[in-house]
Amino acid sequence: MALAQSNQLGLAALTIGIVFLTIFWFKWTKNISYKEGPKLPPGPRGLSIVGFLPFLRSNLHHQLTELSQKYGPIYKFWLGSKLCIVLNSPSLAKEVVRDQDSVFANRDPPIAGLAATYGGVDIGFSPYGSYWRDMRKLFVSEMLSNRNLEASYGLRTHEVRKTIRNVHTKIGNPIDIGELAFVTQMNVIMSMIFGSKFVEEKEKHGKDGSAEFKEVVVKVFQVLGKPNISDFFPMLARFDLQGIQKEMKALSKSVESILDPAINERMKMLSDKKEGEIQGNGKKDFVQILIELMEQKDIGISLDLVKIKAMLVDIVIGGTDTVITTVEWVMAELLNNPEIMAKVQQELKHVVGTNNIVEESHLPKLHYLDAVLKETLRLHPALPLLIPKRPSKSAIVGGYTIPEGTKVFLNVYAIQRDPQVWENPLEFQPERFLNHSTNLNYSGNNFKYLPFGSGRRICAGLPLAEKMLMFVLASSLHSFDWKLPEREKVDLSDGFGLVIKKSKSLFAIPTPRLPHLELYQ
Ligand code: HEM
Repeated sequence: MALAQSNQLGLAALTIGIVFLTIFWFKWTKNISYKEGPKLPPGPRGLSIVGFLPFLRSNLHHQLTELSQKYGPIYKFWLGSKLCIVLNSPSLAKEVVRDQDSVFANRDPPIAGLAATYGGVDIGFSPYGSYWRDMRKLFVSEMLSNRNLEASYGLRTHEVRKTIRNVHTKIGNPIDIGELAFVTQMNVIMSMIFGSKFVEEKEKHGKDGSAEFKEVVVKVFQVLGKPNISDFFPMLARFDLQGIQKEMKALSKSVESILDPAINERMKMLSDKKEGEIQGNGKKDFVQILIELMEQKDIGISLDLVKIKAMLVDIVIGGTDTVITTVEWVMAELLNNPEIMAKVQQELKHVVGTNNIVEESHLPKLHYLDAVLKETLRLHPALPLLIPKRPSKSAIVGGYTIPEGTKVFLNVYAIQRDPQVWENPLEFQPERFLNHSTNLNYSGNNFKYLPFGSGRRICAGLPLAEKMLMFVLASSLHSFDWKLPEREKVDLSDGFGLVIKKSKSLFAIPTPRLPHLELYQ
């Protein structure tokens, strides 16, 4: 009897608690931060306490695009105590990345992102301010300077040629295109970071470890794309209920197990003054540049090993999955549109010639291939919601208030497929990028086309990404004809994660196009 009574009391207290919390939540979410300014945008209400969380689907970019059709170009939803606002039109994009960029250049790093980057001391997740500015400047003007990019031309050529040789040994057999692009891109990145000897030594000892590392990189982006209760209910963060933080820490350890020995070895070589062939002729690797800068006192930033490692994580993780995913999408679209692939190959024949192999100097002349790449990044932007932003103060966008601390998604996927912005948006038509009177390029100045973002936080690796994508694609399409395995069809559906990959790996069969064997050596 006493037990039943106490159970009833407990139930009553719980009901009152829930009612109280619900009323509090409704009042709080209704009144937050727009007491004096315009109201919050419209949007789906969701449930009390948890908001829209139970309705989130894994393919967030599709869902957010569907919601824009119902709620318009700017809408909001709540994930627990976190207010999220989604922007879906070029004019709203302009408001945040041009007119109010200094407010929206701030990031909203998820807990998993902080776990991957030593607490967000990298470039991608660090808050907008002097630290981010100095780190980005180091990367863009020291490591990716024109001089360094030119000096590393030999490394890129070496890796791309190796890939072509490798494909030639597999003529007539299905090749995993993502795997092919991964090995090339990873080796280029690793040799730019640690020097060409690093990659050569690994290969000599038969441990390039790329398959294993690819899995880690892909997983990092998947985990970054998972909704994490800890991000939406900070009170619960320390319990890590879904184990996402733990999972990311384990992945981070795997990345460290590759980076740490290489950094230590490089530091030892430098202190022993045995830099070998890479010093003295302007070809310094990234770690060498960073270690030298760490020892200088007057560069405006106090670099230490943790910050160096965080920057390397951005480069290794951010610079590989984006590129390989894009190569895969380009090849999938070309296999799906054989007449467009034929046009690309005709251009290569004309610019490069069939008695020749592709050099980086050919790339600026490949206008049609460039248009194919741009059209692919329109339909399949690697980061369809960019990296979410968090305004550093309350702002008004599209006539609505965006309170400080909101998670802001710029839905590039929706903008780049919007029928009000693009003619026949779902058709693959590279020709739309051949009209040079429009500024439809990667600079982020045309707000209907933003695959690399825009404004202060535009992709920091853009010059390298563009070079690598064009070089790998031009070489593969010049050296080989490609077809799908028997009875296969191109599957253009996409998966989930921060980087949007094809849901099914793409396999294609190469046959040689060039007349002489030595062009494959
Ligand atoms: C297809 C290739 C790539 C695509 C589509 C891409 C796209 C992007 C996008 C959309 C952003 C966020 C921009 C924003 O929020 O406005 C970004 C940021 C960034 N990307 Fe890339 N990226 C690519 C390749 C690379 C490469 C190769 C590197 C490095 C070697 C790199 C390094 C970075 C870094 C460091 C940031 C953070 C910039 C900051 O917060 O200031 N990316 N990228």
